[in-house]
Amino acid sequence: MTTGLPTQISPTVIPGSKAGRLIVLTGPSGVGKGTLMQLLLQRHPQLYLSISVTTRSPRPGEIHGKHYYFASREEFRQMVDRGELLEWAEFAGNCYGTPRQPVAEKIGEGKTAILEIELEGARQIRASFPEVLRIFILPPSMEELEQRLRSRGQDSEEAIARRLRRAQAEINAAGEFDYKVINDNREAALQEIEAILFPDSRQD
Ligand SMILES: Nc1nc2c(ncn2[C@@H]2O[C@H](COP(=O)(O)OP(=O)(O)O)[C@@H](O)[C@H]2O)c(=O)[nH]1
Ligand SMILES: Nc1ncnc2c1ncn2[C@@H]1O[C@H](COP(=O)(O)OP(=O)(O)O)[C@@H](O)[C@H]1O
Repeated sequence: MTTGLPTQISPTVIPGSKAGRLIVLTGPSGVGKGTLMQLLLQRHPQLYLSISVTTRSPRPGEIHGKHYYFASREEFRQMVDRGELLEWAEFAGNCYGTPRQPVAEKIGEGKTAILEIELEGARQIRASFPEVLRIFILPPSMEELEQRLRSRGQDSEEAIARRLRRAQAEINAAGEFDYKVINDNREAALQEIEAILFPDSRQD
């Protein structure tokens, strides 16, 4: 399990229908990706948000199969070996990956699938699925990012420090993305994302 090399998505498109879209949302930990995605899904329940597999321990309130599929390192390695993950990466000492099957299914049904993943995974997806639309969420400032990580109250000091170290490297790569959205005012950021996803009031 030394590489997260991408493999093809190969959606089976239902005859007579058009393939759906794949959207990747990336940004430093604590910038508000999860918050924005939950609000987006409330407003557009037809969107499909991929549920990742992770070796990280559940946070209080996190539910297996809803927020993540929680797996051991060994289980994760087996999924990688069997080619079940569309992409995967290590982040702050844990592995995270996108199960291939549900994403391929939703795209095959003509739906829009969204992956909320970190930078290395976003790069892998770009290599294997060039049509992907990639959005990077930026914080208003590094101070505000740190403040949000702390106020979330979910991570240890060490985990926060690791996330902040990684944050700067991720922000430096924001130029690789198709769109950049600053999450200062939540509602304004959400509206920007909606304008990207539904430019001509397309709702699928
Ligand atoms: N490559 C990849 N990254 C993921 C996946 N799922 C989550 N991530 C990213 O892993 C990082 C850490 O996630 P998490 O531990 O939930 O922390 P949080 O984002 O700070 O709430 C975030 O940048 C997520 O976007 C995945 O399936 N693949
Ligand atoms: N626009 C915003 N303004 C202020 N706080 C925000 C905003 N968006 C999210 N937050 C808060 O920041 C913290 C981190 O958000 P979260 O969605 O968990 O980030 P991520 O999923 O990117 O790690 C949470 O406490 C959330 O309520």
